[in-house]
Amino acid sequence: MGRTAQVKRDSIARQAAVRLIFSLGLFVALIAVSTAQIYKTALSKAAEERASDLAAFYQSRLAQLEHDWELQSRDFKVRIETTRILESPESAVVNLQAFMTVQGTNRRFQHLVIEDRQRAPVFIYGSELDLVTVPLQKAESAGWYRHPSTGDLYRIFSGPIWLGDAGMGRFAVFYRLDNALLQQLSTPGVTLAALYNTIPVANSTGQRGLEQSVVQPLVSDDVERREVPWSGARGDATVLRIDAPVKALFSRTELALGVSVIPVFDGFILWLTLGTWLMRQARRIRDLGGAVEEFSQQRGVTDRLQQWIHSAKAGHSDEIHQVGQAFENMVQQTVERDEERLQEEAQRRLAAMVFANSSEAILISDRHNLILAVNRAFTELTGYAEAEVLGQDPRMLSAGKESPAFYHQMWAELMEGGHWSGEVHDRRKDGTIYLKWLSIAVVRDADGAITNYVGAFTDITERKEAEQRVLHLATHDTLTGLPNRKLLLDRLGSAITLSIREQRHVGLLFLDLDNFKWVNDSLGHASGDKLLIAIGERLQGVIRTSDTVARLGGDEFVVLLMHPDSLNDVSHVAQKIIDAVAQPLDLNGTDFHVTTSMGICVFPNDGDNPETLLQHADTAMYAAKAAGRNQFRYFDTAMNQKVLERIQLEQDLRQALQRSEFEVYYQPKLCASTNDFCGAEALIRWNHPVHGLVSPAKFIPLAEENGIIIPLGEWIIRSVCEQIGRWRRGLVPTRKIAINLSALQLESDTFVASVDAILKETGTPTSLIEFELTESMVLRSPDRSVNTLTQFQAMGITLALDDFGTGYSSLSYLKRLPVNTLKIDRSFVEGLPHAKDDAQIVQMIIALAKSIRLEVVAEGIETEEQMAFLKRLGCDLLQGYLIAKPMPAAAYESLLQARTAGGCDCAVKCSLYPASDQTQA
Ligand SMILES: Nc1nc2c(ncn2[C@@H]2O[C@@H]3COP(=O)(O)O[C@H]4[C@@H](O)[C@H](n5cnc6c(=O)[nH]c(N)nc65)O[C@@H]4COP(=O)(O)O[C@H]3[C@H]2O)c(=O)[nH]1
Repeated sequence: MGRTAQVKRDSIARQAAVRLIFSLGLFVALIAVSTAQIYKTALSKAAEERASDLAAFYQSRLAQLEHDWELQSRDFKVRIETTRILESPESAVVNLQAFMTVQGTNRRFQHLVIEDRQRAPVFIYGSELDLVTVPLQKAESAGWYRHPSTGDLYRIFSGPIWLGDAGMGRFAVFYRLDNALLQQLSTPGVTLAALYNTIPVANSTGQRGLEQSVVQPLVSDDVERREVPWSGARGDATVLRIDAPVKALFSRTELALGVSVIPVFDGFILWLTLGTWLMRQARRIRDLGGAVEEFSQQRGVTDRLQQWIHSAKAGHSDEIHQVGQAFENMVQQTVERDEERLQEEAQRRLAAMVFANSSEAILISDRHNLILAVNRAFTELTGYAEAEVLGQDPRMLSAGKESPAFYHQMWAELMEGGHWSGEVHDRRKDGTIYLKWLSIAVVRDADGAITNYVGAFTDITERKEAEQRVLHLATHDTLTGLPNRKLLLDRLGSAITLSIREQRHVGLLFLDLDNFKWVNDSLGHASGDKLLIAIGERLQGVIRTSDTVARLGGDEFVVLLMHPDSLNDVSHVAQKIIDAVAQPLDLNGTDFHVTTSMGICVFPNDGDNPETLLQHADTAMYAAKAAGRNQFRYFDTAMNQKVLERIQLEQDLRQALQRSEFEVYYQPKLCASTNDFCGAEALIRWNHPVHGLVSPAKFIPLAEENGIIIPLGEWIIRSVCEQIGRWRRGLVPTRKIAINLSALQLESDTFVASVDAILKETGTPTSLIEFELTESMVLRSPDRSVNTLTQFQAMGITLALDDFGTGYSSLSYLKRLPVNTLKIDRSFVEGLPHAKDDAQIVQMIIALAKSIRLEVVAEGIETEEQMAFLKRLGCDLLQGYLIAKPMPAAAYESLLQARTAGGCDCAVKCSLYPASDQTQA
């Protein structure tokens, strides 16, 4: 940290700026040098061009001058010749002198020399010229003459001239090449100098002693010099030197501006391109540095860190981006490693805590399986202190209940799969044995060598017991402790498998108690439960230990007979069961008789799987019930058909009311004393659209089972009442009509009210209505039934007890019931008068009825003997096919009217029963 603080920051941006400025300076210098060089080159080129131009210009001017001079000299010669001045030698000089004077300024030459044929001077004009010394001939040939003393240089134009009589002479004209001439020739800014045999003789500056100054500029860079021969001829001794100052291409300001604008502009461009880019890169590097610093301080991913990394990575995928990415990866990996380390630490701490505080006993042993560590739960569970077990083999804990083969198998699995779990019996320090659930794991190092074994275990003794209890509950009936349906099906499945293997039979007996519901409803559930437990015990007493008695629920029991030798065997057991069930049972101090109906099926004859066999046994049980109860029936396939029929019938029954398929028949009752019809029993008939008339014995139980009996019962009462109304209105001598009730109706809370409503609606006198009910119906819920019946009695409706003698006919109940009539069951009448038992029972019933002043009706009278016998015993009313079969209302009405009219068309002529017979009886 200190080091970071001490290091003086020198930012990349500053460094970049310094370098940028330096390189810019260098660049400016280079630009300046190269610009100067270029400028110089351009300048010298321009100067060269200008000097060449000037040379050409002056050459042409010199040519022009030469031409002028030549023309003038020729013209002068011609004029001298034409004036013939020279023809007279005496006056020639004077005339020439005068001529020259006249010419004045017209002439441009300074000297004139005329020589005769011998080259002797004839005339010399011009003061400066030392004509005597003029080697004219030599000068004439050179074209130039330089005065030896004055140093003046002259251009000579010569030629022949006519001297008259003297013949042809020579004349020469001298033009002086002086400063003035050069001044005339020169153009502004240009300095001209004439050199004769490289010696300066004149210059355009016009200053004396300028010769040297004319020579001096030769070394100057500012002057461009050219020399052209005066006459244009090569080898001319006289040359014109032209010194022209080198003209600047640009002004200093232009040059300075030009030189400075470029670097400034370049610098600007450089800044825009390289500078900003550099700054950006510098910022990215700075952000990267910020990220590194932030991470080193925070040691975690913060928003600032992410911003910095993001900023450093922004832009091109360059090296900085790569470094940023690498740093980001490093951060991520570091954070992950940190997290992992933290997690590992937390896990280690947790593991240590778990180990110490686990409710499971944990034991860690080394590779030789010697105990290294145990936790608190271990010491608590085993009773051994840590010091007692350290260094010991865990086998010291064993109760020795498992076989060596068990441990062999355990170690084999452990070595192969790395772990093992299972139940083991151990012994505590105090010697008690417990069952534990043990899980062992093998710990190996990186090379796969075993380093440790970790064993964790809990005492499962209680849990095991609880499990067994739960299992027992799940498979047994709680009330009786017998196997339930689930266990029965399991055992049946096993029995089938075994039977297939051994080619033997399995018997299945399905039992349903015939009158359990009555016991349950009348004596209460406690008695019902007692009965079921007792039945269960009795069943178990009858079968072998290999057989099974199961309770399916309610009053349904099933007996599974393992491998009966024959059907006889099965029947034998079945009968034994029926007998055992039928034994009187003491319930609350009273002996009760219950019976059972039993369906039997046999594997493999009646089904090949548990469900089918159970269903078929159930079907057979229904058949036994239908056949009169207290018996057993073997299943046959036709029974299945009956079940289907029953289902169909039930469906039809539900629709029969809406379709008006029911009709009430009336079976007359004969008054034994008056021999007159004194009423009838209403009996329902079902005109089935397919099966025709269906017996109520077939569909009434069905209607009771599915509840249709409630609306159907109401319909019967309403139909009877309406019929009575019609008869009354038609003055038919209506008598009392007995209507059968069902137990469900009696139990209905709304039944009394609905009867009352029907009677009121139809205006039926209650005295014309009698309700027939059976003893068993009343006994289903005695209190409620008695209450209901009392209400009917109060309304004026009489009550008849049907099927009397078949049930538990007890006087105590009879006394409580508000009945008016006892109806002797047909089964007793059937054997009359010969069957002694029946005769005695009938006699007893009649006597009993008389004793408590009840009216007695005998039903099912089919023979005269029966009728006579009953009459003799004092039976009040007689009913049976002998008197009349149940008939439609219209038939009954005709019968009544015929009777009133004195005739009778009933089955037995009423005349056969004169009043005297009754008295006899
Ligand atoms: N073999 C023979 N039979 C005779 C003789 N005299 C009468 N019967 C028959 O005996 C049954 C008497 O009715 P139940 O005992 O109340 O027995 C009735 C009754 O328990 C029930 N039942 C009939 N109609 C009704 C009804 O409207 N409501 C209710 N709840 N049950 C009804 O159906 C049972 C059977 O009725 P049904 O088939 O009509 O059979 C009637 C009747 O036709 C005879 O001399 N010989």
